[in-house]
Amino acid sequence: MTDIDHELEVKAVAALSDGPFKCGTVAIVGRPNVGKSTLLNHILGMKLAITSRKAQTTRHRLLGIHTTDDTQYLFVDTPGFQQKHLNALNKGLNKTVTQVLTEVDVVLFVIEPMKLGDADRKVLQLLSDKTPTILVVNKLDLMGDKGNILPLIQDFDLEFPFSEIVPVSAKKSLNLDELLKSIRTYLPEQEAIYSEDELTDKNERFLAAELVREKIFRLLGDEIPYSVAVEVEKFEVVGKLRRIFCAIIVDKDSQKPMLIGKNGEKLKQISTEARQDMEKLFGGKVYLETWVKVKGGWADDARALKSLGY
Ligand SMILES: Nc1nc2c(ncn2[C@@H]2O[C@H](COP(=O)(O)OP(=O)(O)OP(=O)(O)O)[C@@H](O)[C@H]2O)c(=O)[nH]1
Repeated sequence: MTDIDHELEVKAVAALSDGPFKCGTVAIVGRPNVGKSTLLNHILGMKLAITSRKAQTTRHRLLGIHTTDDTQYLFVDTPGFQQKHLNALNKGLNKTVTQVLTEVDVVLFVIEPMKLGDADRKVLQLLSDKTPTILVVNKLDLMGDKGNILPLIQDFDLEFPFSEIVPVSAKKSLNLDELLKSIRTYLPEQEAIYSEDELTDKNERFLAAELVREKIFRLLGDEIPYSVAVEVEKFEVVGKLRRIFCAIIVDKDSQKPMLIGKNGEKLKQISTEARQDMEKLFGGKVYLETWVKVKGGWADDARALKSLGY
């Protein structure tokens, strides 16, 4: 390639992108069930964060990476802001949220197209006016008359100095490009931190636990106590086979039968579906063993939480 060819090629690439390369962190917050995980999944184009109708399924901080020609977005998915049960676990969660919000470059505050409620307001109180914050009005597809959105936006806009307001539908992938463009405005100019094919910095051990937890929430729905946890006790790689041993931890003996089911059928279903997802995600065979363990009052025991990695 001659110098001229090279120069032309560089110019062509520059013409495709919108200026210098940018890379930075983005936190997604909002009351439970507004669609934070769905938004992340649809931006990443792959199911990594877990979603469920049940509130508070995203307990861990999860980093998703989306790289385009000119931007690398590092998404930090924060846990749902839990208000009902303020035990040690939830106090820890709320601290994480506040901490994350001061550390990131941009915050997405996600709402549903409804009037400002107490639960939204509690999350609003956590926002810092030092971090650029975009008001993301999700579930636009549920709104019949799009004109109704204006009074709602005004309500929210009065309560916090939002940098921008972007209506989207995470589920239908509507207006997500616009949202990414808005986010880019607030990211610092710097090289990409991660290589393009890295989707998450969480290891397979973490993802295995997430998948088991997702199946529990999906298959048991509202029956399941919010304090259920999944701990990977052993993770072995033998040639191409991954051997994973997972304990499902509940608070009380009485919660065990719910998870195990008649003749162990529930637990079997949870394990089978989680194993199938793991095989897809890891791209290889998985042997998965799960069992239910009772850890009395663990949700209230700060030390126990520490040992579980919270
Ligand atoms: N109609 C519609 N439903 C959506 C949209 N986005 C998310 N949902 C649904 O809303 C529900 C909650 O979505 P999640 O992504 O789990 O919500 P979340 O905010 O991450 O919830 P937590 O983890 O509990 O904080 C799910 O049933 C989604 O399918 C959307 O754009 N339109």
